[in-house]
Amino acid sequence: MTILAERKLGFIGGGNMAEAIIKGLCAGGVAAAAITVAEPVAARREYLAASYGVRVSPDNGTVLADCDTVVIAVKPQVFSGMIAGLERPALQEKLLISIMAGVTIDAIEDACAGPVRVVRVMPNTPALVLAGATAICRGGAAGDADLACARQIFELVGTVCEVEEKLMDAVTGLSGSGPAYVFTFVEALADAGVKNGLPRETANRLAIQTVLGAARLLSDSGDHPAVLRDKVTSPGGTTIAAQAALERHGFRSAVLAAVDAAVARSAELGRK
Ligand SMILES: NC(=O)C1=CN([C@@H]2O[C@H](COP(=O)(O)OP(=O)(O)OC[C@H]3O[C@@H](n4cnc5c(N)ncnc54)[C@H](OP(=O)(O)O)[C@@H]3O)[C@@H](O)[C@H]2O)C=CC1
Ligand SMILES: O=C(O)[C@@H]1CCC=N1
Repeated sequence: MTILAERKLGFIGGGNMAEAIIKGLCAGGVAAAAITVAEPVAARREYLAASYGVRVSPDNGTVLADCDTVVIAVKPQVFSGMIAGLERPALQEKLLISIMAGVTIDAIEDACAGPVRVVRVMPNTPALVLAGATAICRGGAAGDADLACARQIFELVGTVCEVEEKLMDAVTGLSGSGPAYVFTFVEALADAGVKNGLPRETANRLAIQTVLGAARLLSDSGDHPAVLRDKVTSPGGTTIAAQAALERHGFRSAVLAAVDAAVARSAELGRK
């Protein structure tokens, strides 16, 4: 908390990912009064203020005026319009932390028309429950203290890895979008249970706990997934029959193709 205790944190855009970070920060001990969120939708502002006690404004300029550290949490598609409405000299004094998919540090520096301190970050929504997976990298004008500040924010809400910027699209395809793939898998697993006669609630509980438990086992043991899979797979048993079906139906190649598609889309968003 040392670096963050001295910071005034602002968010431009108060949507899903901003909320996940804000909730995690508040749970991690950051004072809500030190957080300001600029968000155009009145109902959303009211919700964020009532839920977390943060300060809210319809005006992005308020965040620039009140905060030294600004998280850019708008969609990549609205970034250039949003930044065009802000004063350049004020922007250039701030630490800008971008969570936007695809948008490069060069593009942010160009939009700010000068050397700005940028840390680019790719978080994910499990930050809501302090179990986020985040990758960070810094721009040329950002110093060690800037990187440390961003790292501290995202370590409060989960795990942080530093990567080279050229790997940010890959991170986006894996962990940024990854929770959605897992939710689809859990939904399908529970559906399969229902298909085989389980009540919906029981199927949901078993599916969720299976994913949670398997992830915890992987994380705690440090074992390769194949080693743990072998321990589930009895010769001539049920699991190998299921594994064979997964292979026949292209499960592994479907996952590879899904991540490739997300990586390609992230790169495309960066070119726009
Ligand atoms: N959701 C996720 O899992 C992740 C998202 N990200 C990145 O986070 C960013 C936000 O995504 P997400 O939270 O999902 O999107 P949301 O649409 O939920 O949030 C964006 C918010 O910004 C508001 N907004 C739109 N225009 C402006 C503006 N000019 N100034 C200020 N606020 C504005 C939107 O309002 P309105 O609804 O009216 O448009 C909305 O409330 C994206 O860049 C995304 O790539 C990164 C990692 C994971
Ligand atoms: O779907 C998206 O574009 C964002 C970026 C990563 C997760 N959600």
